[in-house]
Amino acid sequence: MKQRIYDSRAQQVVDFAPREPGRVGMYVCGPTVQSAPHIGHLRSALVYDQMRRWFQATGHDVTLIRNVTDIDDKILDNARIAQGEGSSEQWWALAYRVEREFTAAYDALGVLAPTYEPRATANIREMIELIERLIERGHAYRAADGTASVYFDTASWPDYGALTRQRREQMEDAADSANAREKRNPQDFALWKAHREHEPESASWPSPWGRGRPGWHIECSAMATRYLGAEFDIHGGGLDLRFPHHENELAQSSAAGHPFARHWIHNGLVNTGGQKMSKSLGNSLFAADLLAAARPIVLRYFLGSAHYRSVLEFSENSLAEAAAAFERIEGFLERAREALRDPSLNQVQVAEDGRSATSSTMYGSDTRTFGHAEVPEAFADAMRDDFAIPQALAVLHDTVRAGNTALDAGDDEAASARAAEVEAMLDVLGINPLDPAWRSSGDDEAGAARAALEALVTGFIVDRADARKNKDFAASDAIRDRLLAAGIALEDGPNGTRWSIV
Ligand SMILES: Nc1ncnc2c1ncn2[C@@H]1O[C@H](COP(=O)(O)OP(=O)(O)OP(=O)(O)O)[C@@H](O)[C@H]1O
Ligand SMILES: [Zn+2]
Repeated sequence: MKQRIYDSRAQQVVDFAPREPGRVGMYVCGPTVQSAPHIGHLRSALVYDQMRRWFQATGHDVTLIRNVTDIDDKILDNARIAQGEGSSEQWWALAYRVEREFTAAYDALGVLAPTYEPRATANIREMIELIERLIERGHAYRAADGTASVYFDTASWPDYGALTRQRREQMEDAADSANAREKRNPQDFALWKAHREHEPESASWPSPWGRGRPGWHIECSAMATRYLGAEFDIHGGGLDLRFPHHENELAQSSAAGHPFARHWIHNGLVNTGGQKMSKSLGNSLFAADLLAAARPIVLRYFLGSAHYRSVLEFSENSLAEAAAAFERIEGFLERAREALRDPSLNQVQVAEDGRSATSSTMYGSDTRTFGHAEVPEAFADAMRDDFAIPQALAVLHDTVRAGNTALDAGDDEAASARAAEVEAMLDVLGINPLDPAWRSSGDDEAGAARAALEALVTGFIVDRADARKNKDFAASDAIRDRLLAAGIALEDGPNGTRWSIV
């Protein structure tokens, strides 16, 4: 089966073949860093992380660009409002602080860092060049009143509306103009915004038209082209960005002569109480609060469990259901680990000098716990079918059930094969609880406790070997008894001392 994706522009599921075999170029609209991330923002980043991981798992070299919009009306407004209330924070400090909050939330959720994360303020030259090109080609004009503002001339581009299949005359007016008289048509949108008296100097850049700053839409066109070229495979973002943001990106990039994105994809929104979760609506569940209240890996499972195009309705109930489902998977892995425990594990070898010990444990290794397996074909088919994660998860849960049945029957071979498949699927989805990435995030408390136990027991075994070397058998027996009293048995063998919980 070929990879298929729903192309928002074609409004249907189409075959996906990258421009260059084996390489996928993706641009995803990142956040406007104006205030703390909510879980809608996390879902958006997460669905593209899932796609990226899948493309990588199927042998593609993925370049994922996700921008940071760090100059925008809302950032300037928020800084100004806070300053009015006594804050000394500058707009750029606010943007950077919020950017770090986004990064921390992405990291906590296991969203891999994009290949590159360009900031709008670091790409002003590319934006100016693109605007110059549009003026030269007759698709942009300077504001009628002689300010430095520049607008896209929607009437000059017959394809305006191609992405959302709208006729220009029926479209909403662009919301970004301070002065309607500057524009030829109400749909024309700002490419360059003239510096205004009340705005800080630091929020403006020189341009051929005078000091100012870029409009939001031109930022993404310029950054996508700079890092992915004039034509690339996939452009993504939340469904709320289809119009006007993506419509405008498409118009200005095509009018500049760039083929631009071959496919457009849009993630569904996170709603709460039937409404889009949004900063402006004040109904946001902040990422940091939820990450503190729920296990991050469970939150990732939850936010990534719906089809990426569907609405995800957030409620305490749906999160609790997701937690229960995820714990069934974890429960199986734990059970399998106990049943299929490798006898070479928990073995401590004390070196001749008595000062160093090597212990072979499950921790600190980056190989899979249950060995390598391919994901089941039905799972791969689901992922190839426009990333049908709910179907892929159904295969995962079926495999967990089959694994449990094998364990019940004492069929170690089948149980081990199922466990390896489960782990392979979890790795693709980025939710393998045995992956060291989750342990180091402090998410897996049980894992951290086990690692601590291993360190302590290894220390006792080294001390005991030392005592025996010095023929202090009373001391070595005391150590053994102390461990036994704590429920830990030692067994000496040719490869060292093996310990187990009795
Ligand atoms: N509720 C949501 N559910 C899913 N994705 C969302 C949601 N809100 C924003 N996004 C997506 O997150 C990414 C970054 O969003 P951006 O900072 O532009 O948010 P925004 O739409 O301004 O947010 P808000 O509406 O909260 O002000 C975009 O791709 C956007 O579509
Ligand atoms: Zn964008």
